[in-house]
Amino acid sequence: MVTEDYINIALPKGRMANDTVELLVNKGVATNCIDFDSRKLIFEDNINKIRFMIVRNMDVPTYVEKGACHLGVVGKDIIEELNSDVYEFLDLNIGYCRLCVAALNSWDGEFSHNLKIATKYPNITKKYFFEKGFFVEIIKLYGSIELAPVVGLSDLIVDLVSTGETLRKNGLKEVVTVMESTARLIANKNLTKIESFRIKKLIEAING
Ligand SMILES: Nc1ncnc2c1ncn2[C@@H]1O[C@H](COP(=O)(O)OP(=O)(O)OP(=O)(O)O)[C@@H](O)[C@H]1O
Ligand SMILES: O=P(O)(O)OC[C@H]1O[C@H](OP(=O)(O)OP(=O)(O)O)[C@H](O)[C@@H]1O
Repeated sequence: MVTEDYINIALPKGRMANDTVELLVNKGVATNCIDFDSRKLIFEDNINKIRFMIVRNMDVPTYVEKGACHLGVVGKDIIEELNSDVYEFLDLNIGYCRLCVAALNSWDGEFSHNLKIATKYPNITKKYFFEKGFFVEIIKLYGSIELAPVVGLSDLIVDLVSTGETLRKNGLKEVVTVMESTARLIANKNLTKIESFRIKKLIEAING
């Protein structure tokens, strides 16, 4: 699907998609050719010769790294977790959130060995605790992470916090911030060489 005249951009389904499209339209990079309510997964902007691929958030780096897409938009949290071999060109300054260690409000412990930690981010979590010298047990979950300490599945969680509402509503508190995240523009390394002129122009337009 990589054709000579089109630049393929992987966009994440979900909360960041609308903001990304709005940004690209405002910067004059693309026309609004995307209907998120339709079941279509590919949208073509025939004026700017851009093809948008709508993919799962966690899958954006894979589409880019493997060369199915020239570019992609994805949170720094995902880039760190997957450690993909892609270029990271721009901070788009949207999709701000923090990856935090959180615990039940009643938790007054300290970090120690053998703590059970539930998370969607096993690699970041392991690295964070291992670098502090703690051998923790990671419990990989795919969503509703805040439930884990409430039902005794874990001692702590590592999850994204934006407004803090989900923590509050479930009787949890933030313990410490592991990292902050915003959306980044990533690029395939080989395709960047081949399409360097158009990609440079696109970056300039987004920066301008
Ligand atoms: N409150 C938030 N919670 C989660 N992610 C947020 C939040 N605010 C911004 N983000 C950013 O948006 C990205 C996508 O979040 P979203 O919750 O839409 O995807 P997801 O649930 O991980 O995706 P999927 O449904 O594909 O698993 C995150 O990786 C993060 O970078
Ligand atoms: O601080 P807040 O503004 O409340 O946002 C944080 C919540 O948002 C995300 O969940 P999401 O809605 O993506 O659902 P998930 O449980 O499927 O990850 C994240 O995992 C937190 O649960």
